Amino acid sequence: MSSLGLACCAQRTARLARSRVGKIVAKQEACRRPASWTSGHRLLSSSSSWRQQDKAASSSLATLIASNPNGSPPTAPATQSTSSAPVATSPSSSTQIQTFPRASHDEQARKIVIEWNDGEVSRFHNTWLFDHCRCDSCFHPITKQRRKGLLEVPEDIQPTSVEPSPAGLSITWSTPNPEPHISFFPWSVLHKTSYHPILTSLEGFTSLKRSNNSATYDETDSHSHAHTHGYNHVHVEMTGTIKDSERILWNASIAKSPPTVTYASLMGDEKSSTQDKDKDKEEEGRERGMKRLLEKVHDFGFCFITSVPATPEETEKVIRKIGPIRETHYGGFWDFTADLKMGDMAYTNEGLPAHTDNTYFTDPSGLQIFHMLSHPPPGHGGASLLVDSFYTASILAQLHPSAYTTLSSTPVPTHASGSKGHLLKPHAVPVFQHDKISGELVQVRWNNEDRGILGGQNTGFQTEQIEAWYDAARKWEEAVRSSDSEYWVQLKPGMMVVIDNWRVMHGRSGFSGERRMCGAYVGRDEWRSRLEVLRRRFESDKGSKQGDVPGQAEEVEKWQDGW
Ligand SMILES: C[N+](C)(C)CCCC[C@H](N)C(=O)O
Ligand SMILES: O=C(O)CCC(=O)C(=O)O
Repeated sequence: MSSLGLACCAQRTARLARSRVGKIVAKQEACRRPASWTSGHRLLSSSSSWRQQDKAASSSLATLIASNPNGSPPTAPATQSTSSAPVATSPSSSTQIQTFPRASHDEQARKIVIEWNDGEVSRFHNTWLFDHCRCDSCFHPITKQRRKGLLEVPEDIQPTSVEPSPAGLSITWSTPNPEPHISFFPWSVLHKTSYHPILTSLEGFTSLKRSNNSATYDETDSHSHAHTHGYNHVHVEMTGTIKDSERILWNASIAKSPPTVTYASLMGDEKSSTQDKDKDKEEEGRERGMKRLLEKVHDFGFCFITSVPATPEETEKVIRKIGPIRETHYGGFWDFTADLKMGDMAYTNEGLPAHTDNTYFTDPSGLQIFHMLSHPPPGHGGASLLVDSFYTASILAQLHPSAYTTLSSTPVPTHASGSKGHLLKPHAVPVFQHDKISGELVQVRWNNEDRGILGGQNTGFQTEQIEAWYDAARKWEEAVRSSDSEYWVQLKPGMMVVIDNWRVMHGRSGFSGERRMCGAYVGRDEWRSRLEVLRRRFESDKGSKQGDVPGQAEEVEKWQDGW
């Protein structure tokens, strides 16, 4: 990631705190239409079944148009092949109205060409389409895994027919096998995956696409245009916030009304109902409660759970409802106090500055979950600290963009060497991690206690790099330790806290006396999967699914996963 390109990350992250609505409109040079493109023609349909399809088609297309920023009323005439070799297309007659995109095969270019309702033209390589086929022999219907290797995608693969229909495009391939090999692509999938040009507006905040081409950031005009040179020729006009749904950045004022759910909303009273139908209703209620918890963790980076029975057993039950517990050298479910049972300062009564856990793992845990079980008088102290590192990073990016860039590009060695039998030392990576495609900030890895040695053979940094890093890190620490960023809260027995360890830093003040904490880690991918499944379960209740065309909903369903 070039440093200049990273400067854009800084600028974009800076706007993270200011931006309102996210919409990225990526435009590429208009695609050349195939020279032999024949003018389409409208077909009228009289058959009743076609009318039904037509209605369904227009509803699925309505979705497509809605997702197409320039959506205009469907004008798609029937397909016409542009190749010299006759390629069968949908039966055209002068009595049919076609209300879906037209498609044809450009044999010379070995591409399938699609004209959308707004006149945009997409060009897909035959090989890309064949590689992405989701017929049962190419894509396992249960495991949702690709079943053919790349060498089974002939570079000269050609279609024998290109058949648009209301819900999508069927392509029959010319293969040596006797039985036909047919691929089906819903229009919504082709629209979303179109790469020549990119069509679907990329909702939300993003930086420039990262490549080794430098990206110049043009601050001159108010639209914060940024131009990449080379990679993808993408002209990105950023007006927005993080796509990853509506993240809510916060500072110390979150203390007024921190995100909170109740234990009962997650666990209900499993013994209450006796009738099966009531049991189902209860289960659904608990799952809706779990969705609320994880939506808050997603949006705020943490959430309290109140009225939890103050036992390790109940705490563990709640955690296992969220997802599988991550086993580490600290164990799985931990119940700890200041006894140095493990070689880490968490097992002392010292104060711990704001940090994220597991910076000594290549893949830091996704959730850090705590429940204070007891801290009886005369013991005191041990208050908990939370800091929204995405908020703090957005401030740093605004005030000190070069510091943001340094922390986004300088790899920092980390380690965990205090526990007998464990010497953890991952490949060094920078403090700020960005999504490799959207450029958005997705992870902060900050733990000053577990930082390794900068310099010499360990990193090969020269003086300038060392000085730049310390200067940037100091600015970061000042921002983190500001009264604006720090949210101090005294946990009590019965009050769990679920923390997104990729975003929210935690710490504590020093303490005296017997202080007992329990909790566990859950993996990043596991908790986000749990949330996505809940979203799909409870949001798919609304309205019909995309592509509800008689007999093709199953085909469209195949494309729901595996992105
Ligand atoms: C397991 N338990 C949470 C009790 C302690 C883990 C120690 C965390 C370590 N200091 C880090 O920053 O990753
Ligand atoms: O004891 C606490 O409140 C927090 C300990 C901690 O920071 C950790 O275990 O990572």
